[in-house]
Amino acid sequence: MSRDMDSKNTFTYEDVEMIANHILEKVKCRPKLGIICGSGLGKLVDLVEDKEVLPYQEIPGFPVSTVPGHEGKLVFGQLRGKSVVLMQGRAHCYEGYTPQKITLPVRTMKMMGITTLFVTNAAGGVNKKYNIGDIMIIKDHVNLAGFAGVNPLVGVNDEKFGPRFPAMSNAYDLGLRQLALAKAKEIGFSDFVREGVYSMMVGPNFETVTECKILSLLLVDATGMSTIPEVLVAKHCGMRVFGMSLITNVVISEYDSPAHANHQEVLETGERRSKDLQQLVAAIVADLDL
Ligand SMILES: O=P(O)(O)O[C@H]1O[C@H](CO)[C@@H](O)[C@H]1O
Ligand SMILES: Nc1nc2[nH]cnc2c(=O)[nH]1
Repeated sequence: MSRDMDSKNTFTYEDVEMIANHILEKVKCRPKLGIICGSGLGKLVDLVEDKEVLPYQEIPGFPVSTVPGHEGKLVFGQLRGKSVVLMQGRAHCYEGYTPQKITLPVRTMKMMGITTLFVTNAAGGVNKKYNIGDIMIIKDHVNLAGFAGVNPLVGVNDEKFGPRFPAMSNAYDLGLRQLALAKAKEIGFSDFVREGVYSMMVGPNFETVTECKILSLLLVDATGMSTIPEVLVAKHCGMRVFGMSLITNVVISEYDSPAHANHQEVLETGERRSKDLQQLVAAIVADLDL
């Protein structure tokens, strides 16, 4: 099965079912919560006890990330008394994968019994009030990649996954956002935890100055190259979604500025904020109703 699946770019319900069963045969854990770790945020797995680890290479069809800061492992275990599965690393469209392929893990999680999905990412701060190291709870998104036709829900729709025309007006669960803000306050993080709007372009290049100015006009607070395809697929199949961006850099919005965005800075900010992010995720998960 493995070789057939690995060469596929789109996956039927039966394919996903087969992949989910393959994983469930290899691990004892039966999580209801899934967490996707963004660039440089893979240390979230340090929170997990009784780990069972599956490298993506051993999972039929799973896209393997080629980007530094994305390990490529599925990590099962216990987090604050709850069974969880973390994706330590994600794949992106700019790596050459189809949107359907990068979101295969989300449908696989759904089929494995996951009902709540946390998505995290590294993002550039567009909002002028944001500082490097801020954590932004995502309240909504602007799917700029979707404007260009990059959307994992394009194609034949199998109603067994979800409806042809899913609503996205409440993509990021209000109750989870409120819980996260309350927990941030409780642990003294209010000064650097914000709520805002995320946007995605395919990448891999960072934005031009004019693109950054346009993002600002579009009410975007932070921008990246991931997350939205995963959220679309998760909502399509009825999952509850919570998203967080770590502001790893601020976008360059002045012409002729000598500064420029780079992935090294993204990874360094991830490393620097890793413990705080872990603390916030742990506090939210501790009080989560699953
Ligand atoms: O969105 P994640 O995977 O966190 O990573 C973000 O950081 C990388 C660029 O530095 C890009 O991959 C962008 O999408
Ligand atoms: N597109 C984009 N992705 C990022 N990921 C981390 N920082 C950035 C950024 O400034 N722009």
